[in-house]
Amino acid sequence: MFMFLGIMSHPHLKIFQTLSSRHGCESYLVRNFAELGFKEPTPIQRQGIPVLLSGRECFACALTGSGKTLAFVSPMLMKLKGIFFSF
Ligand SMILES: Nc1ncnc2c1ncn2[C@@H]1O[C@H](COP(=O)(O)OP(=O)(O)OP(=O)(O)O)[C@@H](O)[C@H]1O
Repeated sequence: MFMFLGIMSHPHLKIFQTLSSRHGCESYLVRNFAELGFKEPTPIQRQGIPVLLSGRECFACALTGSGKTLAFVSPMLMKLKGIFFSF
């Protein structure tokens, strides 16, 4: 069970590969998910990651162990990389 508040105008992330094809994510990051055995995003990741990548804030809650950490850390990693390259 999870709850997601906000404007739901972002297409859900159905597969991790979309991070590369649509959001410019380095392919090694997506490869790492596969190597960890992550076959598809969990519901909180499906909804949360596109919103955070768009730059919007979001408030989401879900059961422990539902994948919230990856939901907020993966957009952070993708954005941090952009910051490092701008120096
Ligand atoms: N898409 C995924 N597919 C399979 N496993 C995943 C996926 N995302 C995360 N996991 C794994 O599921 C487990 C639980 O994830 P995680 O600890 O991030 O959940 P959480 O919602 O942040 O939990 P908590 O509320 O305790 O902080 C971890 O072992 C994590 O590696």
